[in-house]
Amino acid sequence: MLRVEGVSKSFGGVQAVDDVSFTVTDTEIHGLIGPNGAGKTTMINLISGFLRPTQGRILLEDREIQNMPPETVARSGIARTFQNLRLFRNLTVRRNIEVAESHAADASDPTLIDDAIDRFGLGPVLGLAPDALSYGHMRRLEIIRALALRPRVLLLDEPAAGMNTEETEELFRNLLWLRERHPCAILLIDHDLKFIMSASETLTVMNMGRLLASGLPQDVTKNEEVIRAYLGHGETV
Ligand SMILES: Nc1ncnc2c1ncn2[C@@H]1O[C@H](COP(=O)(O)OP(=O)(O)OP(=O)(O)O)[C@@H](O)[C@H]1O
Repeated sequence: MLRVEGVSKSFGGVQAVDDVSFTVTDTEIHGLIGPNGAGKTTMINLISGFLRPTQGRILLEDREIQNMPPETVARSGIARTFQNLRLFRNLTVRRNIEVAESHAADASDPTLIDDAIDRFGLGPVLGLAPDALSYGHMRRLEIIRALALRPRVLLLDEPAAGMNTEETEELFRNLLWLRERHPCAILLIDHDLKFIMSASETLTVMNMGRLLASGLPQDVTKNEEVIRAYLGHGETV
């Protein structure tokens, strides 16, 4: 579905992403982890067209997308959320979703978003402004907005940030529901190793811009470089 091939990105002297390759297959939940500054958000920005790689190619079903602007990438079927939420603050929750839906390339499945609103518990807050929502609700709204585009690949940048354990577990169940209801690949960034290990079918680990490992979670977490990168940051895998 999505292939990242030898992708690099530098900002002046900073090599944020250094020759990274990995593949996201149809309808898998693919975790992307790494310590702070590893290059995870830069990778999402590269895939979604917000940044252009210095080198390498990004392919969506064999079509090169690395030079497309973000709107074209979104229309091609890649939707994303942002680590620091980007909601329309002067519009209601309902309008935020409707605006996204008006940009959907594929208008099939008209009940998808109503079903997602119910499932994610946003029904009671549809008439409110995003600023009136709890942080957890804002994060769920971002996911539904991205889903409204009917993506083939959904990029989620720390969707569980700021959530407690219970909310994180509910989010995980909701992502499984979402993937069942609207089959798509999900690329998920998170710092919560327990969450990402239980949520991901494939795991990619980055450190200081480089790919350390990509594969089945149980294999990746045995990788010595991965263990060193995480133990170095006081965490265990
Ligand atoms: N626009 C930018 N200009 C200059 N440097 C940048 C820019 N964006 C990212 N960087 C640098 O690139 C490196 C990777 O950053 P990035 O945000 O992708 O890491 P990350 O893995 O997402 O980290 P975090 O988990 O803290 O969000 C960092 O050294 C960061 O300072």
